[in-house]
Amino acid sequence: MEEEQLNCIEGTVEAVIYQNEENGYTVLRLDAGDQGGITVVGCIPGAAPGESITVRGSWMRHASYGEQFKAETVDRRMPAGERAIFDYLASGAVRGIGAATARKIVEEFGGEALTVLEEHPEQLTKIHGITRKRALAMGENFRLQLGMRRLLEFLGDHQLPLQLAMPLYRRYGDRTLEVLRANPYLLVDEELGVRFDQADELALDQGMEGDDPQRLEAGLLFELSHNLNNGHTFLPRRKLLAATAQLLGLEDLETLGDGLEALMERGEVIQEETAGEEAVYLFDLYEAECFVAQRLAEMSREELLPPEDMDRVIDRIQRDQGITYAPQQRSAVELAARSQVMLLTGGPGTGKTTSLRGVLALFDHMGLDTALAAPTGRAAKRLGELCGMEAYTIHRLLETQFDPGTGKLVFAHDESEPLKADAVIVDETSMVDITLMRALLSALRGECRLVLVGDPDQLPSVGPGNVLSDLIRSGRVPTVRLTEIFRQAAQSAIVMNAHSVNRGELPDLHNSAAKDFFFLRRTDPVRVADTIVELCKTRLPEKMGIPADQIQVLSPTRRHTTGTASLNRSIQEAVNPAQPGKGERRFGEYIFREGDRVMQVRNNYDIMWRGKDNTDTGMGIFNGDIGVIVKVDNRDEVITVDFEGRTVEYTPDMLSELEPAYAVTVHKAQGSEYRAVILAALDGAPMLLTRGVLYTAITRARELFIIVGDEGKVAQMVANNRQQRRYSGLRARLAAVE
Ligand SMILES: Nc1ncnc2c1ncn2[C@@H]1O[C@H](COP(=O)(O)OP(=O)(O)OP(=O)(O)O)[C@@H](O)[C@H]1O
Repeated sequence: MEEEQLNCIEGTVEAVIYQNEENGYTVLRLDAGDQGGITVVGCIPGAAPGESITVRGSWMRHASYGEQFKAETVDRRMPAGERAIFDYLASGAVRGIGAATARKIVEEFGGEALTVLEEHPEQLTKIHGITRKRALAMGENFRLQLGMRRLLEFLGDHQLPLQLAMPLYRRYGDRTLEVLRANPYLLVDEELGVRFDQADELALDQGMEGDDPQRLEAGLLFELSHNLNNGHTFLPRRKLLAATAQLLGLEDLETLGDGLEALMERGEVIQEETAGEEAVYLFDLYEAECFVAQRLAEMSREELLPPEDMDRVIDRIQRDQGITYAPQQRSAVELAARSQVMLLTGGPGTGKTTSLRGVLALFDHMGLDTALAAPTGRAAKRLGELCGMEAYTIHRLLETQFDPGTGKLVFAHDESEPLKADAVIVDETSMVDITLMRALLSALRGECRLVLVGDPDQLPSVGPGNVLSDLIRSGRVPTVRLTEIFRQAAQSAIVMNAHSVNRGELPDLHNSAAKDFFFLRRTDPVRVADTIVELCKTRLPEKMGIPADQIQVLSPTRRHTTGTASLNRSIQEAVNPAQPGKGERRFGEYIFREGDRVMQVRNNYDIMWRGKDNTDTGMGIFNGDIGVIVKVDNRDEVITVDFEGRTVEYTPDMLSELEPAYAVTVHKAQGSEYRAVILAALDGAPMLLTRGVLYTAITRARELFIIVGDEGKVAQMVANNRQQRRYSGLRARLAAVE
C-alpha cells in the first residue's frame, strides 16, 4: 500500500547542500531531467555531485525551505557518462583530485575514468605531471570513498548506525563488507556498541539458518563474554546452554552442545570440572585463572630470610612514625619481611594504611625498590599522599595500551619486560579483577615481593573474578587480618557504623553525640531529592564549611527519582545553573556545562592528557575518573575536562564516555574517598539494596556521612546479605596446586 503511494524520481546529484557526518542526513539538489531541479532530503551518506540516484518518497513542505522531496529509499549508481564523472570527481569527493585534475582524467580516459581509478590507477601516469606515487594515492583514495559508500549503504539498509562506518573501516579496511557479510557477529563488541540481537537480525536477514553453526557459536561466545560483566569467570555448562538457547530462540540443546564442542576443538573455550561444576571458560579467562593460581601458590611457598636485626629495625620505624604497633600490625610487618607474597586485610580504622607504611619503611631499610599501586586513580592518589611518595594506578604501572587491531589490552610490562621494582604494594585489592591480577603478576620479576592490601567486605571488582575473597578463603596465601579498631578511629561514628553494618547490625541512626554520621528521615522520593539538593547547595557549604565540590552524592541506583540520573539534573540546576557566558552543550539526555563535575565511564587507553604546565603528557583516562569541565567550545566542538591536573579535550564522538557526576552509583564510587558523602536510601531494586552497597557507601566518607531516606530501607539493606554468587574457580585451583 505505502509503496504505491510513494513517488519515484530519478536524476543526477547537482550539489550537496548539507550533510551530517554522524547520521548521514543529507540535503541535496537533484537534476531530475524534465522535472527540473528539486531538493531532496534523507539519509544518503557520502552523496556527491555526479552520482545518479533513484529516490522513492513523498513531497512535503518545509516552513522555511518550501517544497522538498523526502526520500525513504535511495538507489545509487556511480556516475556514468563523461559529464557526470567530471562533476563527481571535480566535487572533491575523492581526496587529492580537484577540478583541474578531474578534467585531465576525463579527457584522457573518458567514460572509463572511474574503472581506471579503481582498477588500474598506475595508468594515470599517462597524464602529464602525475607521478606514480600520486597516481597510486588517488586510486587508493577512490577505493576508500567507494568502500565507505558501499559500507554506509549496507549499514543504512540494515538499520545499523552509520557512525559504525569509520571504526569498522579502521579495523578491516577494504575488506570490511566482505568480513561483515561473512560474520555479522563481529559487530558485537564493546567498542562498536552493537547489540547481539541487532547483529543476529542482520545475520538472519542475510539468510543464515537458525541453527547455523556460526550462529550457535556466536551465541555461546556472547553469553560467556556477556557474563563477565556479571563478574563470572566461567559459567556452568547447563546454565550456558540454557541461556544461549533462550537468546537464540532454540529448543534443541543437543545441536547447541555440538556448537560448544566445535568451540572447544578450536580452543576458544575450555571446559573443565572445577569447584564441583562443569565449568566453561573463555580461553583468556581460563588461562588467567590458572596463571594467577599457579604463580601465587609458588610465591606463597617461598620463605625468605628476614633482616637479622628485624626487631630493632621495626622499633626504629615505630619511633620514626611516632606510634607503637599493635601485635597484629607488628606481625604484618614481620610477615612482609619473610614472605614473597602476603595479604593484609581489615575493615575501616583497623590500621591497614599504618601497617602498609610500616612495610614500606621496612622494605626501604632492606634496600628494596618498592612501587605503590592501586586499581583507581583516586585510590592511587590517596595512597601516594598517605605514604609520601608517588603511587600509580596498576594500569599506569604496567603501561597499558589498547590495541585496536585485536581489541585487547597490551601491557608494556610483562614476562619479557618485567617491572624493575623489588617489591609492589597494592591497596584496594578488592577492586582488582582476575585479568588485571594476571597482568600484574606476569610483570613481576621472579624474586619480586607482593603485598596485597584490602577489605574483602567491599563490593567486589567490576570485572570478572572474586580475587581478594578467593585468595583469603583459599588459606594458601600468608595473611594478616587486622580486627582491632584503633581508639582514634573508634571515636568516628562512620567507622563504628560501618563495622556494625558489616556484622549485620543496624547502624545507630539516632546517636545525637555523633559528629560525622547523620540520618535525615524522608520517605517521599521528591523530598529525598529536595533535601539532598539543599544539603549540597546551602546546608553543607554554609553551615559546615564543606564546599560543594567536596560533597559526593551516592545512590544505589541510576533510575527513579532518587537515582543518579535524576539527582544529577537537580543538583546541576542548583549548584551550577545556566548563565550567560557560561558555555554548555547538550548531548543526548545530558547538558554538559562549564563548571560541572563529570565522570569518565569507560576505560580509554587512547585519550591523551596534558599536565598543568603543558610539558607533561600521557595517555589514558579510566572508568571512574572524576573531573571538572573547564571549557565548552561550541565552535570547535570541544569540551575540555580537568581530571585533577590532567587536562583532556573531548570531541563529540567521545562524549558518550562522559557522564555528570554530582551523584554517582555506589558501585562507581568504589575505591574513592570523599570528604562528605550523602547517600539516598529509598529507591532501588532489591539486588541493589544490599549490605555490601551500604557498607561500601559508608566507608567512602572521610569526615561526614549523611543518609537521606527511609529507616526501613536502611534496615532492608543491612539484612540483605545476598552476595551475588560469582562463578570463579580461583579458590579451588589454589587449593589444588601441589
Ligand atoms: N598502632 C597504632 N597506634 C595508635 N593509633 C593507630 C595505630 N595504628 C593506626 N592508628 C590510627 O588509627 C586510625 C586508623 O588507621 P589507618 O588509617 O591505618 O587504618 P585503615 O585500616 O587504613 O583505615 P581506612 O581503611 O579507614 O583508611 C588512624 O587514625 C591511625 O593513626
